[in-house]
Amino acid sequence: MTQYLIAIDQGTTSSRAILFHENGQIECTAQQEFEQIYPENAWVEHDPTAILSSVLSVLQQVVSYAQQNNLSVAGIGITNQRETTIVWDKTTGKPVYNAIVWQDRRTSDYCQQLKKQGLEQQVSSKTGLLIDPYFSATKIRWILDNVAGAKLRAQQGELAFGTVDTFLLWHLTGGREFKTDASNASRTMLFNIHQQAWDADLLSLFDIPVSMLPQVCDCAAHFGHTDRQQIGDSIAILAMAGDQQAAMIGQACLQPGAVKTTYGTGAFLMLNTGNQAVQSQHKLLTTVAYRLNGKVTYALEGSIFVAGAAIQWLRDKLQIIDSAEQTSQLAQSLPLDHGVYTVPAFTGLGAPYWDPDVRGMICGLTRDSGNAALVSSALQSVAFQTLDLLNAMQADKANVQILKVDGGMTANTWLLQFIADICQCRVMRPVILETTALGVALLAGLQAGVYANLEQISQQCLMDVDFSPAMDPQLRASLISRWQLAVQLASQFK
Ligand SMILES: Nc1ncnc2c1ncn2[C@@H]1O[C@H](COP(=O)(O)OP(=O)(O)O)[C@@H](O)[C@H]1O
Ligand SMILES: O=P(O)(O)OC[C@H](O)CO
Repeated sequence: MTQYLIAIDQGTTSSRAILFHENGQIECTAQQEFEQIYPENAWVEHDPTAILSSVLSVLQQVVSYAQQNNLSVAGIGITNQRETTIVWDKTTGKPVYNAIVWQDRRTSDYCQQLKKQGLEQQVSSKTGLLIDPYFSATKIRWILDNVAGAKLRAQQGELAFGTVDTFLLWHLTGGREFKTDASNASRTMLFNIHQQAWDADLLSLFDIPVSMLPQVCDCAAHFGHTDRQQIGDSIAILAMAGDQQAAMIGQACLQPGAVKTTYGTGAFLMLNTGNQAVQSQHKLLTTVAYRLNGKVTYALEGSIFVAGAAIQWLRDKLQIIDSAEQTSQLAQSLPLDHGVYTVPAFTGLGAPYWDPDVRGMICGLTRDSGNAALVSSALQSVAFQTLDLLNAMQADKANVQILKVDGGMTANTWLLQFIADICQCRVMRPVILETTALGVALLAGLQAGVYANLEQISQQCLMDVDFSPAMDPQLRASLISRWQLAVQLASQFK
């Protein structure tokens, strides 16, 4: 009998549930956006109950589709925006504060202090991460210090911490399961990626009681069953993975050397480094790609904080476009060297700069510059930032020839050609653009026995279009040098 798999993809801007046929094709999709909350400059929050209700709503839709069509669902996989931090009451399940989103920079001063105390080396050697507000640890600390009574309740074992995967699992299983997976744990800055355990020194440094932390499992494991009353069926939850790691699986980046970049709200480039936790000398992160049967595969990651978010800003804040789909046509209306550069450091700059205090900048404006130049320069910034990451990878001796891409922005073929031109590498886009969801569905299928091994998984991941570099080298060099100048200027303006 044909088996089907459900992926819950809880992203930064929307929640999706997708029902996949075991051959990797999409059978049914439901999606719901939710509110982004910006309480102060550089703060970004989500209401955890809004996240949960959006997930319940999309999940109910695909479960009911499966039921109406008599489809047999072998299991559910959960993938999620990573690092985003939720603390809740273990008895009531109620969050004590909004989710502090990965983009939030409120702990920037605290991170600065930690760096001044010379702790970066210790933190980095244990976690593979750099000290930055991006990761969960300082966000948890902030909640414990700033929510009335939270510190004491945490010490008394009453509070739970989770990234979004754990919060969802808790609620989908009616409060029965308190678990995460190794890929999500590796983004908290509390998890020792070599020992695969919460790190006692780091818990003590951040003063976080171990009772707050979930059990860390493999990415494919038996995580529990959905509560029938909530979604209309009791289905096994068989996989969890951070969204970028799930995309690696969905892109079949399963061999050392394989690379993918996911272009969503941010953009995240990951290189599979096999069983080696390679330490970057150029400010890339070492992270868990996936853990299966206790065996860890590591990745080097470059994280760009603003990619599609720049397009959302043009749409929602400046209101110069109605939809992201328009950007391709507007960009095409101008020559590539229009001279306008956007450094979209709205929430500081991630890899390879790691400067939480840089602010965004648009430069090179003339009397002629209009909407098209703003749109084109925002798109171009995504390619330039990708090049910055590839240069850092190359300096770490990883030579990237082929870039597999996915995520919402990759609908834009103008952008993909520009990335190929600027990065001087082949850019390949798969048939299924929802690779994050596909990846975690495949992991659930692995656990359910639908697939025997990773090789069978990779047969479900097929490539579609291919973009090759074709830009005049002089033009390329001049565009890149102007971008580098723009970043330098932005870095001075804090
Ligand atoms: N055709 C397009 N051109 C450029 N950007 C796009 C296009 N379509 C969607 N986007 C951008 O992609 C992002 C959505 O991608 P998605 O992968 O759903 O993100 P996330 O998982 O972070 O919520 C949005 O920021 C949107 O502005
Ligand atoms: O929601 P996305 O797709 O932008 O991904 C967010 C990342 O997981 C943050 O690290």
